[in-house]
Amino acid sequence: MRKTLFSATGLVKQFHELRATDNVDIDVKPNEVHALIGPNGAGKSTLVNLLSGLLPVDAGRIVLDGRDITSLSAHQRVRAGLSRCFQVTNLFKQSSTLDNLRLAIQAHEGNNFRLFGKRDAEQALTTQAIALGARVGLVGDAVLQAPAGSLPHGAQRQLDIALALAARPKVLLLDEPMAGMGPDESARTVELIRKLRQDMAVLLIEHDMDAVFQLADRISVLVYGKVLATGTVEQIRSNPRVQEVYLGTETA
Ligand SMILES: Nc1ncnc2c1ncn2[C@@H]1O[C@H](COP(=O)(O)OP(=O)(O)OP(=O)(O)O)[C@@H](O)[C@H]1O
Repeated sequence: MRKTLFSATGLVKQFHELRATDNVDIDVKPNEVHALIGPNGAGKSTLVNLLSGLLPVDAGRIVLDGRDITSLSAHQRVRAGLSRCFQVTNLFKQSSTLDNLRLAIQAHEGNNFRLFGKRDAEQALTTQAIALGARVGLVGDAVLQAPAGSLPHGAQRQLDIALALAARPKVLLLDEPMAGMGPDESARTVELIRKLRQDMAVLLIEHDMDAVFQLADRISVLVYGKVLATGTVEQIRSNPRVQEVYLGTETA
């Protein structure tokens, strides 16, 4: 059994009468893609907000690589190795793709560049930014010099992933990375996530079931704030309760 890299146990979030997260346990192993699926309103976004530190938990514990991060801020969690991509992209839309990449690297590694003279530091930063863009498939002057807001939707999502990678995460939380993408863009994103998982673990929230079935080592199904089942693709596809509440006839 591989050890666990990231885990949440007994997570609870209450919104007045509604228990949006109801005693959730979830874990991610090194280099694993663990997908989280569930119907609209099941509590996926709330859970990701708890994990990434945007919402405080009412109960439960979150551990990253042996360290209890439950009381850390979102920013501190990023520093600890947990990065997140948002459903709505988080870019400086007027700035170029390259400048977005440069800013993200500078935010996480600014200190390293102090060792260089100003000109060398600029050059080193640009070289790293170009490499970071290439890692997610953003290459060429036309793309790198364009304002981020003018890029096609799929490229904006790629850039958003690159910004999360600038923090050198151990675990990457991807919140619906394929949302709004056409088939070609989705296929490219599937390939990108496959590549990323060689270097990190991924918790993937996604409605595109084809992508989930292609990528996931394990799937957890969330319904009414509770984990209904966790298992491999085959276990989840053949689970009668999951079919009843979520997959319907899709897997027949
Ligand atoms: N800040 C809040 N205050 C009160 N209720 C909330 C709040 N945030 C979410 N909820 C409720 O919690 C439940 C879970 O919502 P959540 O957005 O986490 O579900 P979801 O699975 O992400 O849905 P979707 O797939 O539609 O994004 C919903 O009933 C929602 O109305």
